[in-house]
Amino acid sequence: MAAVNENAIQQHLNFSSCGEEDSSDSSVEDWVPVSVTLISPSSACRTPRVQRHRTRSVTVSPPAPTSPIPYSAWRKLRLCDSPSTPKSLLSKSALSYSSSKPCHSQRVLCLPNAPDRVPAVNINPFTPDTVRRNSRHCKRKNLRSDGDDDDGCRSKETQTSSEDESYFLPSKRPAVPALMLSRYESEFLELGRIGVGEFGAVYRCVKRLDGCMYAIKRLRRPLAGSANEQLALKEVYAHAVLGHHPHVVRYYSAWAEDDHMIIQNEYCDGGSLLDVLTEKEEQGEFFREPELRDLLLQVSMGLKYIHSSGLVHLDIKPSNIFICHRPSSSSGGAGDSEEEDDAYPSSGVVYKIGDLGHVTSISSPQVEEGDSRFLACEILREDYTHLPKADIFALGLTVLLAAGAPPLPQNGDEWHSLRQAQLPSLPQELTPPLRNLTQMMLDPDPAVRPSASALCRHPVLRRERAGKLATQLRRELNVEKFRTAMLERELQEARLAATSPQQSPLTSGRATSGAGAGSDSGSGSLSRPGRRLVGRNVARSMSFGCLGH
Ligand SMILES: Nc1ncnc2c1ncn2[C@@H]1O[C@H](COP(=O)(O)OP(=O)(O)OP(=O)(O)O)[C@@H](O)[C@H]1O
Ligand SMILES: [Mg+2]
Repeated sequence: MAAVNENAIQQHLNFSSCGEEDSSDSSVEDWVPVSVTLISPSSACRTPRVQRHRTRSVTVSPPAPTSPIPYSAWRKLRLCDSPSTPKSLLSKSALSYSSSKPCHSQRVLCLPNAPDRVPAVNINPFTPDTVRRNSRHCKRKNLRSDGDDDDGCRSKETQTSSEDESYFLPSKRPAVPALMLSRYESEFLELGRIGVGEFGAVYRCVKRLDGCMYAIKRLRRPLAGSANEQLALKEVYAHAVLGHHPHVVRYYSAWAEDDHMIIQNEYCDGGSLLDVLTEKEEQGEFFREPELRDLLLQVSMGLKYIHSSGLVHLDIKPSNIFICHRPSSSSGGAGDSEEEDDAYPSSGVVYKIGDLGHVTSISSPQVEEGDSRFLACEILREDYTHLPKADIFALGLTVLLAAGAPPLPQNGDEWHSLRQAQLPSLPQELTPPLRNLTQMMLDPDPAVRPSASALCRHPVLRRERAGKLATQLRRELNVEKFRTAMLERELQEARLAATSPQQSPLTSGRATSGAGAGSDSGSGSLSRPGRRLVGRNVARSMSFGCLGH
């Protein structure tokens, strides 16, 4: 509830700020707007929906040179329409509509026509995709003209290529400028729906400002008075408290719009674990042991973090575990620290816990039961003394599903027998250590189940990580061996060059003076003409004289 009130306050604050928004452009301010009463800020700001309607009706007729709408009124309207958008950003976006910004009045005139020339979203030059595209572009340029210097290439990189634009832009851009739309519409470009759940729908969007992809979850029903209100708020509260962890879907922002909660989260390009399992099942496949161990270890890491924050998830299941594919050549950022490197497996698949709608506190729980198929027996009995172990139970069942277990029962005898330590039959034989570990995770007594922290340290799971570490080390060792071999070859070449009898004494003298005492061939050493053995990157003329002495 607090979040909604806060939002309402925020809207109110922003609306009231409309009146104080000024324009430095006195020439435009001096206009006497004919229809200014229609969009009077003081009345329009109180009811954003009505106001949005009104502004739309105004924009239908594009502001011609004789437009009655002054620049200041446009800016005020935009602030009202997008309650939580910082004014500075909006005014920046207004500037972007003017390609050459000759004067403020022309800015108004350009608004409806200019969008054909500006991209609907910014292109973030740091995303792996853009870096890849730019380097491809750069290589192509280099191939085409060998003579091009670096600067030429670099200046091209900063330009928005048509390839980049077509990647992000819809084929036909809407005529209504973004500034007339809601925060969702003005800040994000929707690329498609990626999921529908009980809660609402999730959309893949690009944020216009930073050019990055996000998953935006929109509550299906209006927030006020709906049973989903608590779930929506729980999700936002939990995300805000949890902060960042590589195995928890990252949260960026949340706001209410038209009484619907909207949550902006990290976009996981691999979809959910359920999507992957469904696809595998269709092909008659399932996760093999190394993949099972990897899944179990990564989700345990996320759970360890959640539990150590004093919270429990209570809805762990394949549809709430998301997958990110780590780019093969990371251009920095996440995963660079030692700790994060440990979190990112060499397999390139990162599992993240998402959908925090059922999260509750361990110390003062308000339990909203999750999916009954994954529910631990003690939760049904309202015994909340070992809440984190309910997540472990659900994770155990998730692993069994990934191993190819048949669909889980929602209730009935089968449901009970699963909770009496009777594991379902699997299409593959698990090794005894993993089988025992899974069995322990599903123990009817929550105290017997391992904690998330114990799972993270468990040798059965760490073995996998240790194996991967060994592979990684072997790869690094090979690289080092190759480097050493190259250096040895260079050294060999240098020795040969130094002892070559074809060199004239004159050249030899020059080489020796350039190399100084660096040559190991003794007196009378020779060198290839034009090639210095030592100090190749240092300018030849060097003075060691002391300044002023
Ligand atoms: N961050 C994300 N990245 C990629 N896809 C996502 C993301 N969040 C949600 N989805 C997609 O949307 C679907 C529904 O999302 P979510 O689980 O958050 O909502 P829900 O209404 O609680 O669904 P359910 O009842 O199935 O748990 C997911 O199964 C997934 O396919
Ligand atoms: Mg979900």
